[in-house]
Amino acid sequence: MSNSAPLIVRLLASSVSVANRAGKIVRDVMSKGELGIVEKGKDDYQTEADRSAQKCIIASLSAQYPKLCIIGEEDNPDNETEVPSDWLIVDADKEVLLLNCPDSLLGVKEEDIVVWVDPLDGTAEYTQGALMLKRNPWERGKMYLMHPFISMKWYLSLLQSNYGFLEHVTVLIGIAVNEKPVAGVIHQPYYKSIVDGEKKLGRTIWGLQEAGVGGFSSAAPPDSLIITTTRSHSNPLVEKALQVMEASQILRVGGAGYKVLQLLEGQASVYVFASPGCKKWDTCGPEAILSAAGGKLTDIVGNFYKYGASESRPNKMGVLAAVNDDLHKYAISKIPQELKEALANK
Ligand SMILES: Nc1ncnc2c1ncn2[C@@H]1O[C@H](COP(=O)(O)O)[C@@H](OP(=O)(O)O)[C@H]1O
Ligand SMILES: [Mg+2]
Ligand SMILES: [Mg+2]
Ligand SMILES: [Mg+2]
Repeated sequence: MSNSAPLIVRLLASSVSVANRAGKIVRDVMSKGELGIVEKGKDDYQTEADRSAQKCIIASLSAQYPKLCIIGEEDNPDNETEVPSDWLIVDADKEVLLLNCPDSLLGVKEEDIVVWVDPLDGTAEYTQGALMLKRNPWERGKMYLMHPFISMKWYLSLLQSNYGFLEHVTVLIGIAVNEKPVAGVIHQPYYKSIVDGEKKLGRTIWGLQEAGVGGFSSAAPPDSLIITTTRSHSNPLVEKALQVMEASQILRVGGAGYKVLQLLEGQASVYVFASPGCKKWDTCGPEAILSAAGGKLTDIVGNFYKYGASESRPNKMGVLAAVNDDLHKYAISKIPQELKEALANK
């Protein structure tokens, strides 16, 4: 690795390579078929892929950057830090290493950085994707009956989706300095493409404040107001906030990372989630990339979240993100006072 690049640039380049490896772990767990689902809370699950991908990311980054503060979504009850040697990644993405570091980040030291890790964003979609990978209808039916958290409505929508929910799954790494997300990675393990005539699975999107974004083709926002929101964690407040937006279309997809990807790629213009369910690891990386691309992510009142190590994990006042300032202002102006108060009092 080039050691001459500034710390933030090196850390982002390492995060891109580590996220690629974590994405392979996510696919490998799915291929083996033993998901090891653990229930953390209501509508809140963890799998072997969440646990292993996080171990890979934290072990790789902390070996190279020992003074970093790294906060991951998943608890590690056995405090196990040993990982298989092929999970320890020391590569760094060559394209990212060439980025121009903004002057304001040149003097940043490891101790000044907080890294927020969501090893698998869209766990609900991941586990439901597993259900659909069972090709044999008998096996699928059996798994459906045993599945603890899937309703008939979801099962039918899964059938109609051509098994596509796995595309919603991402690996998220967010890099914050002075409580602000300055760089981030969204890796999409199940993104399908053809490169040099060969089928390829997975892609990695990155962004660095004042330097740019990469790993995807940006597109103009849609002509009409298309909103993206949760498909697995809705509630009456979430629905109320969607109603008042007067959108031409509402897309219900999994994961904070995937919803921000939809904004970046022009499939939606605003992301609205009026609920405290998202956490700092869901939004740090996506917010950094979105703002490097000219967009904005805040709570539903319009305040930025802070990403210092001592901040509370939940994004209590929900999430409101847009591809540009004007659309962000419009969406904030539509949120009624009583909805803001209802969230503040939750
Ligand atoms: N009510 C809730 N309870 C637990 N987690 C929630 C939640 N609402 C949202 N989240 C988390 O926020 C992320 C995006 O949610 P959604 O897909 O519904 O938009 C998911 O991250 P994970 O999949 O990493 O846990 C999800 O678990
Ligand atoms: Mg989770
Ligand atoms: Mg998440
Ligand atoms: Mg997660």
